[in-house]
Amino acid sequence: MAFFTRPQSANAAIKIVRPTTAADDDQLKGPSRKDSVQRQCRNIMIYGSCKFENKGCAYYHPPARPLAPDAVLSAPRAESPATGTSPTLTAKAVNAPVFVPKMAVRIQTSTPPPENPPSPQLQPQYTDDQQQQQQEAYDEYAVYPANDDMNNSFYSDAHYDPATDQYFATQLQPAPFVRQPLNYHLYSSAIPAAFSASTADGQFIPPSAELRTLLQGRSEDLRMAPPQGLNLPEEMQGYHSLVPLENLAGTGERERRKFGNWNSSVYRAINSVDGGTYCLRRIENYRLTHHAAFGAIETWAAIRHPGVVAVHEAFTTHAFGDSSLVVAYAYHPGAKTLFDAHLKPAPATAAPTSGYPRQPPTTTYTYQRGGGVSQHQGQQGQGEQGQPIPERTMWSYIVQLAGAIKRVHDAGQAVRMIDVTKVLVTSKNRVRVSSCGIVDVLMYDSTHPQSQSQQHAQSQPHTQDMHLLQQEDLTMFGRLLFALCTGTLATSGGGGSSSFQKSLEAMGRLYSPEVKSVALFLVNKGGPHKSIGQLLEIVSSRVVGEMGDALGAADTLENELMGELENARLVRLLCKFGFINERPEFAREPRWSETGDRYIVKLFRDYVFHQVDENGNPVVNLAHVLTCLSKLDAGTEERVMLVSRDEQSCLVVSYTEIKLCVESAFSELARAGSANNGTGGGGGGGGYR
Ligand SMILES: Nc1ncnc2c1ncn2[C@@H]1O[C@H](COP(=O)(O)OP(=O)(O)OP(=O)(O)O)[C@@H](O)[C@H]1O
Repeated sequence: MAFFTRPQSANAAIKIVRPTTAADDDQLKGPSRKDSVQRQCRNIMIYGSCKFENKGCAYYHPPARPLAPDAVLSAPRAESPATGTSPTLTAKAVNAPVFVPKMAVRIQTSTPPPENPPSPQLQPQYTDDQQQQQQEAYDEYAVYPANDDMNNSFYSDAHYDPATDQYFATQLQPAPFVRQPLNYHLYSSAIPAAFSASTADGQFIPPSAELRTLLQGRSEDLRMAPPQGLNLPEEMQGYHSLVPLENLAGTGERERRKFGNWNSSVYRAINSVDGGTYCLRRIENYRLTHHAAFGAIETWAAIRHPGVVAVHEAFTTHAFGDSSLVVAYAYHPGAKTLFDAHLKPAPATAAPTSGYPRQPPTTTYTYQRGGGVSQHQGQQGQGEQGQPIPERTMWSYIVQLAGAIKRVHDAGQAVRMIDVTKVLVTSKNRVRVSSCGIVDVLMYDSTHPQSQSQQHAQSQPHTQDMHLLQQEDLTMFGRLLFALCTGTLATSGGGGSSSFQKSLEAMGRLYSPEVKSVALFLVNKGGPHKSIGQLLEIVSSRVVGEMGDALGAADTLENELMGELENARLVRLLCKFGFINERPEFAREPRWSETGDRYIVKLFRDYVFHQVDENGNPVVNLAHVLTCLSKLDAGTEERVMLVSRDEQSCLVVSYTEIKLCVESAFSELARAGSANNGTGGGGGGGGYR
């Protein structure tokens, strides 16, 4: 079998053809199969002798010839027309693998086992010298006409039954072509389901099927083409394909989105430098008076936290026809504000959208779109408004936002925008503070009197001011909790008023006293020493619980990823097949893809994809394809019978050998590709491995 895997020379095609019709071959060919009395005994062809020769074997037995002791790795070959010698097999050829016909196999127990059962040896990795030696041996073989009978000799312990014109496996050997169905399927489970949480509904990760739907939706969101006629800049500071993320059509000045006192709009855009998708928040009619105002953006750009939407950069632009400030943030496909998720009244009828339909109306992402965990269908904006947020979710929000605020405060900054319209729900029970840094730029002039700016060009407010801003963050956080717990913005923590009492009562009815005390801690004036660290101490037991859930989510995702690993392996293999199979010409050889190692690859491709059933109908069995490709990628020792298209000959090769054939052919192509374009193998070589 070794000769199937060694590098091929141009004339080293593996010939699997019917024998020649030369008169010299008559003795070899013998009569047709039906006339099998004169047919040469296959044991002679395979083993050089037949121990049943004198025990009733009905086949033709030519005079025995000893096997060469130093038999080289070579293919069995037909009698040389030049010498007229009878065909012999080398010692290694005796290792030809067992053939068991796939169809109509009948175990014939009466036939004794062969003396030298095939040993399933793995094809070794050859050194250059070894390859050279084998190439010589192989080229020597190539000058001989291949013989149908010889190729059939690979059916090493199969016997021909003249009555039925079929081959049968011999004796009671364990079936050599044992399929070991791998547990590979489309979405394979890497660990047993009993230990896998992928079917369970985790706090942060939905069940596997829902997760796929969610990710598919995000992918669509990212790739959705911008609609025409939006009258937006085509390109702006390296960003293009702008798409508004909110309904701007028909909105007059009255309805324009506000960011404090500023009109603002939000866009999705592609960055032409890194190809990434970003969220651009534009503040209209902004005039930059001091460049130092952008200093805060630098600080924010260095802050990375899972609870903060990452700040990328800021710039001013006239591309919109005015002087606008634009801050670029990480884009979270399908994100929704806390207000939209939980507080916004559901519209009676589906609101018309302008420009960019964020999601197809029928998409099901309840936990993301509507804030709950149950499934439903609906337009963006519809959700579980009116339904109280589960306490478990509320604690997730509290811990995540507290962690985000802590990170920002530790960096010497204040969030300054903790609001239900600025905190995004980006995934199941996952929240992030968005729009960070923008207030720092907008308020720069008020926190830095002109004289001070000119003298010191400070980008940060005074330390004492920053402390106050951080205290204000806590109060805003408390108000946000009140809003979420009561489901309305009207009573978000106006201490002392009757509405505040009402909201406290409502909170008490729906949530545990612990939630209430956290909200009160945040909105109450707690003196100059109140800090986010104190809050985290108060909720420490909840933090531990959240951490457990987060680690569980990471495990679940790892498990999901394991199931996807094979996809990459198989796609790489299929790409290699695509490069090799049916290639019209390579190395000035028009039949390159049909000869040598490539012929094995071609036959294997047929075996995997082009099988037909007994009625000639295509076998479209994805499991068969995945199993074969996975075994090929792993290079297992299992052997497979490849049949030529005319069904006249077949080869039995192991997956290890086919893998080497694929690798060798692909390396040949990759080498030529990299040599031609001077990339040193990057494009066609290592990059695909
Ligand atoms: N980083 C982001 N990634 C993805 N989507 C975002 C991002 N930031 C904002 N969005 C989306 O853009 C839309 C508009 O955001 P915006 O902050 O203007 O919310 P809003 O509810 O319209 O608030 P306001 O009324 O203050 O303008 C929202 O649907 C929000 O989900």
